[in-house]
Amino acid sequence: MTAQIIDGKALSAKLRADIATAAAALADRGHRPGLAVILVGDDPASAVYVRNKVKACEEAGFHSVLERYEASMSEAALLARIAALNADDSIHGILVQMPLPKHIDAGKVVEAISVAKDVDGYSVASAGELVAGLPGFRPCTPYGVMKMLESIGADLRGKHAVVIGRSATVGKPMALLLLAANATVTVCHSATPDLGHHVRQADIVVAAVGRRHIVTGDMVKPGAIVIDVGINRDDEGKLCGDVDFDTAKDVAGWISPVPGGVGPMTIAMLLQNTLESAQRKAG
Ligand SMILES: Nc1nc(=O)c2c([nH]1)NC[C@@H]1CN(c3ccc(C(=O)N[C@@H](CCC(=O)O)C(=O)O)cc3)C=[N+]21
Repeated sequence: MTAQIIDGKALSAKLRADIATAAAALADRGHRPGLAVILVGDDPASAVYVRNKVKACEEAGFHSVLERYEASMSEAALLARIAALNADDSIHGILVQMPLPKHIDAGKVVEAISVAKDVDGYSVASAGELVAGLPGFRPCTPYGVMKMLESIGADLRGKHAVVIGRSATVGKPMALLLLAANATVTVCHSATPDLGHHVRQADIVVAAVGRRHIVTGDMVKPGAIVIDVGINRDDEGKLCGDVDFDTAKDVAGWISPVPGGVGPMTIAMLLQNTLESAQRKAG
């Protein structure tokens, strides 16, 4: 058997086209959605991601602002920029690219962003809204994974989902979103003794560890849906996920590739959250 591919790149393009239509309607009413992206330091991978986000904004007809600062920027200066963007009526979403230089307290920076503009869904308030089942901004990566599952018509009720990884931005919110969709959820992590034991029972596997080949074909239940959130480099420097695609694709029913899977969906959901922020403000 060969799995069907969940094409995140194509799905992202489709969602972004719909977002562009909605953005144009808002712009006509004087509420063009606006996103501010702040990059501190010169990490080359971060620079690529940030450029992709700004490009996606432009394509969707959003107003976008990219602010780049030296790695030596003080925490106080960054907090002052956030305060200015919080007060800027043309800005509906603020994204501070992670990771930040070590001398800056990332938690403090995230909490400085107005909850109404926290389109990353990284703040404690946004996390609380997710736990409570209240409306609010969902973190873009797990939100994108849910859209991928929806796109293939996956019925999650009563299904066993295994999430590998427990980060605050992916693993934990992923588990909560799957729970909200009535899946039975298992969260595995670095202290889980026998990962394969859990993954073999999964109807849905979401791998979000950041280590190559953590999921191999022998761990996958035949027909399962395998979503790969990992971003790693192989020995030749090529982008690859957490799943050994070549062995898993022969067993899975559906599988998402890296690149071209979850990454582009993260960007689509960032635009979706920014659009929603602008819509809320427009009333
Ligand atoms: N405040 C904040 N919000 C984030 O959402 C955030 C962040 N910080 N820091 C870093 C991570 C990573 N991230 C990615 C988004 C898109 C791709 C993406 O589009 N990847 C393409 C490939 C891009 C390439 O060629 O390198 C793909 O998978 O097909 C990847 C990674 C967002 N992040």
